[in-house]
Amino acid sequence: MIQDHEAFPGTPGTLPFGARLSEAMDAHGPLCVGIDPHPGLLRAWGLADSPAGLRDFTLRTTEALAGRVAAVKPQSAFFERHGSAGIAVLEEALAALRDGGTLSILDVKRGDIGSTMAGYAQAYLGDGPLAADAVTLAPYLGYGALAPALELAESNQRGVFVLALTSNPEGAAVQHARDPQGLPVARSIAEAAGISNAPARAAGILGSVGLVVGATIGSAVADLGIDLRASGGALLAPGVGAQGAGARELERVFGAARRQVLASTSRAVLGAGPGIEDLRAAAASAAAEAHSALR
Ligand SMILES: O=C(O)c1cc(=O)[nH]c(=O)n1[C@@H]1O[C@H](COP(=O)(O)O)[C@@H](O)[C@H]1O
Repeated sequence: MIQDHEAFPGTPGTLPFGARLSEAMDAHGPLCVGIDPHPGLLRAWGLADSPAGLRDFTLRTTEALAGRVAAVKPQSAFFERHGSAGIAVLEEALAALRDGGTLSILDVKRGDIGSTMAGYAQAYLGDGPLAADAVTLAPYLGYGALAPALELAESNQRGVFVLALTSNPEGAAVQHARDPQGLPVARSIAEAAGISNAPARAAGILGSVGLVVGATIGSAVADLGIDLRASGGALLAPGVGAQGAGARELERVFGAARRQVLASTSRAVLGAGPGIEDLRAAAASAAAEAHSALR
């Protein structure tokens, strides 16, 4: 077991999220598997598109992956679409990952202001039933507006992944745009994360404020003059597998920052189910591919 999950938050002796993620990537390879129970995947697994089908899918996936990959990323949307019964399954999934000693990254892409942002932070980075090891955040109300989440994450040894260069083609219109100082938006986000992570960098550990940088973005990092290494945190790289990126794209996009990368894939592994051993084999092969591209 990589960490003591017994008591969220701030368990004495618990390492900061960045350090725990580093350990997990060293132990299992730099791969995060997403739990994205699309209606089509439920169908393909012979399950109903209902809370019961969702629960079966989710518990099978957590059983297959817990203790075997660096991190698991439940996609909140596919739980929320089933209403409160779906949220209950998400709570169960987060508890199963905690019990299995596997880091959870809850993909909710939240971003709001002031006390509302604080409310989201308490929901996901506090000690409630939706508490995860890390959460995805959208910085488009301003990086500074994320402060309540960054502060709570730091005091509770949790992490965040801030969207910087997303894997979808539409993201560029916002993320490549220039701010009033002439800096590309994605670059200013990466630099802000670098400031948040400065103490961890000085201590020689991975910072707990990660960035989301899609593996599908081609030459955007160089084109926008972004120094991903200097951001100091982990780089969650979705787009691997179903969205078309593989080892070559990971190497090309991340270059010298590749040791900070946590490659992320969902459908490419989940499509191997419903067999537990089939899911494990697909995750092991995706982890080996990510390892050979990034380590
Ligand atoms: O934050 C994310 O994880 C994310 C960011 C991004 O830029 N692109 C992206 O695809 N994602 C998520 O990563 C998952 C990708 O799933 P697959 O395309 O099936 O591997 C989905 O849950 C997306 O919401």
